[in-house]
Amino acid sequence: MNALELVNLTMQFGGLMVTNDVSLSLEKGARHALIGPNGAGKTTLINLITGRLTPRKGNVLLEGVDIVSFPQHRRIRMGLVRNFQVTNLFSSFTALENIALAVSERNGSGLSLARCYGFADPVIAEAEDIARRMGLANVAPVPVRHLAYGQQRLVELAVAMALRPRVLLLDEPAAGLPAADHEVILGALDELPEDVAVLLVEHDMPLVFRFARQITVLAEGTVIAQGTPDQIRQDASVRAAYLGNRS
Ligand SMILES: Nc1ncnc2c1ncn2[C@@H]1O[C@H](COP(=O)(O)OP(=O)(O)OP(=O)(O)O)[C@@H](O)[C@H]1O
Repeated sequence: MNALELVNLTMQFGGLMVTNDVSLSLEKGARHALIGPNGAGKTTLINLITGRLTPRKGNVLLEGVDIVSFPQHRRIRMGLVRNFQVTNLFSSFTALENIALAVSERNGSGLSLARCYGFADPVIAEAEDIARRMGLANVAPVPVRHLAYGQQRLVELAVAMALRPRVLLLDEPAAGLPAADHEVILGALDELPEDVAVLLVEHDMPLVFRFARQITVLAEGTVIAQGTPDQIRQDASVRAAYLGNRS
């Protein structure tokens, strides 16, 4: 059974077809990248998977269960996790507290208990471990709003890790980060349990080609190619539509 399967997803904004009959499968443990030019519909596809948008047609199967009608929070509880955006972090909380909140949310103890009574020791220990693995140990006690943008982006990823995803969706996790931090991202992904599937949307081609075992290329809402990194590099239509001046 696939970790994630998209079946004939279709989405329009007004008259603009942004997701055109897209089908895509991620096996358990997949390292799959979704690439394509600006406006190709990559973020829209992520939003259809998370439930932020509802497709006009098609299905989203998570480990065999059709979740297309499920609300976002239910999908997260089932292990479908997207990297948080900086704007979703609690900016007056420290990096460690943001991670600890995600750990306690996952445990079912949630925000209100944590705020009233502080975090339990095992929650803090786990959050510290995640912060260390993400290279955030030094800034763990710093409120997120005082962190550099790049560090805030790494906290986003740490929060997603803390939710223990079964399928992790990463929308441009490296945008705005120096290349040195790509190592931190790749290192953190390496530490995920082997069967966790990852779908990465990214414009940074060196990062994509280091990360991915499978690549899907989207252009104008349509899948134009799918294959291994070598197959994609050599695909003439992909070079014409996108990679020509990038790889
Ligand atoms: N809420 C919306 N309403 C109307 N049009 C939208 C909306 N969101 C996205 N679009 C349009 O849908 C198309 C696909 O956008 P999307 O953001 O999914 O592309 P993308 O591949 O993620 O682009 P980028 O690489 O630049 O982030 C674009 O033409 C965009 O302008």
